[in-house]
Amino acid sequence: MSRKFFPSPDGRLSTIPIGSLTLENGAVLPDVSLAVQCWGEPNEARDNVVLVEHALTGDSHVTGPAGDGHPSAGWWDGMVGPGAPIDTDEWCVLATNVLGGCQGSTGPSSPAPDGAPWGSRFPAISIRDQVTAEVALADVLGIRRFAAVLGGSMGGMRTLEWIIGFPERVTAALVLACGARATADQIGTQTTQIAAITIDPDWQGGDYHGTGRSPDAGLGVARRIAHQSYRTERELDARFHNDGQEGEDPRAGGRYAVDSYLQHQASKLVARFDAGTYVLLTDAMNRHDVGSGRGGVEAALASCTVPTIVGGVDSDRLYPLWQQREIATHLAGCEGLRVVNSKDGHDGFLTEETWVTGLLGETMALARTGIRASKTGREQVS
Ligand SMILES: CC(=O)SCCNC(=O)CCNC(=O)[C@H](O)C(C)(C)COP(=O)(O)OP(=O)(O)OC[C@H]1O[C@@H](n2cnc3c(N)ncnc32)[C@H](O)[C@@H]1OP(=O)(O)O
Ligand SMILES: N[C@@H](CCO)C(=O)O
Repeated sequence: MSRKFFPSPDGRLSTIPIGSLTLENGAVLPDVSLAVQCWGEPNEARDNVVLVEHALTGDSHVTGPAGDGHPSAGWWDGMVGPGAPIDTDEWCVLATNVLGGCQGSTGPSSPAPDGAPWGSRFPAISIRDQVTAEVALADVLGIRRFAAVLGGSMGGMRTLEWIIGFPERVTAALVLACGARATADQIGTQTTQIAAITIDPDWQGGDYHGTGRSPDAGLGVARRIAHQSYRTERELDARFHNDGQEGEDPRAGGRYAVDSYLQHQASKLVARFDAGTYVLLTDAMNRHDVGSGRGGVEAALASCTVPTIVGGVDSDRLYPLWQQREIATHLAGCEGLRVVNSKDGHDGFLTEETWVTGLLGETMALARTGIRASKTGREQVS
C-alpha cells in the first residue's frame, strides 16, 4: 500500500484539502478542507483507525487541555490516549471538525474562492453531506474502512449516516443520544434557536463576518434555549431552586441563579463559536432523516448490518429514549441498547464517564472481532 500522508499522531491540528463536494441538494462546494486531529499511529493496512464524531458545538479536539488554538478542553477528555478507553497503543483515533464548522473546516466564516467570507452564500448542508465530506477525507488519507465510528448527538447522527450509507467502510459503531430522524419537538426548539440569531440586527442576513458586528446576543439566546434542553428539570431545580444569584435579589432587579448560569453558558459559547455555523449545523440537524430516499426510517435501519451499540440517557428530554429504542429495534446490526440512569439529561453522553467508558470498551471489542474475522476471511479466500 502506498504510504499516503497522515496527520501527525500527537493530536496536533492539521487542515486537509478534500477537493470539491457535490451536496445532496446539487450545489457544488469548491475547495473544501477539513480540520483534523489524530492520536496514535495508523498501522500498515490502516484498518485500526477510529473516527470520533463531535456534537453540535464540539470540534476535533476530543482530548487534551484548552490552549494551542483550542478554545476548550477536549469534550471527551481522557477517553483517548495510551491506556485510555480508546487505547492509542492499539488504535489510531481521527477526529474532524465537521463540514460547515468554525474550528478550521470550511464553513460560513471561512473564505470563499473570491477571498471574502462565505457568509450567506454558504449552501445549506445535511448530515449526509457532512459524511460525504468525511468519506472524501478517508479517501485522501487511504482509509478504506474505519475500525469504528463513534459519536453522540449530532455526532451520533453522522455515525448513523456512516453505517447506513457506507456499511462496507465501518467495522463497528457506537451511536449515542440521537434519533433516526429529527422530531417535531427538536425542529421546534431548533428553529426557535435559529430565529433568535437571525432576528438579531447584527446578523445582517448572515453577512456579518468582517463588519465588526456579529449577532452575539442572538447566539447567546439560542445557546440558553439549547442548554436548558441539554439538562433536566430535576437537576436545574436541585441546583438553583428559585434562588437569586449570590448577592443579587430578583425581586429588586437582580438575577435568578439559573438565569446567571444560563448567561454564563451563553457567554462561553459566544466567545468560541460562530453564529453562521450554529445556524447551518442546526438546520442540518433539522433535516436529519436516515429514511429519506431509502424507503423510510425502518427500512434504512433494517438494511444496516454493521455491529453497533446504541446508547441513551434515561433523562434526555431532547433526544428521548424512545428514539434510541427505535434505532435499536430496527437496526439489523444492533448488538444492544445501553441506557444510563443520569440526572444530566442529554449532556449525559458527555458527563457520564463510567458509562461512556464501558460503551467504548464494548464497541472496540466489536471492532477487534470484526477486523479479526475479515482477516481470517481474506486468508481463507487467498
Ligand atoms: C459535545 C461537544 O462536543 S461540545 C464541546 C464541549 N461541550 C460544551 O462546551 C458544551 C457546553 N457545556 C456543557 O454542556 C456542560 O457544561 C458540560 C457537559 C461540558 C459539563 O457539564 P457540568 O460539568 O455539569 O458543568 P455545568 O453545566 O454545571 O457548568 C459549570 C459552569 O457553570 C458555572 N456556573 C454554575 N452556576 C453558576 C451560576 N449560578 N452563575 C454563573 N455560572 C454558574 C460554573 O462556574 C461552571 O463554569 P465554567 O464551565 O466556566 O468553569
Ligand atoms: N453540549 C453539547 C450538546 C449538543 O449535543 C454541545 O454543545 O454540542
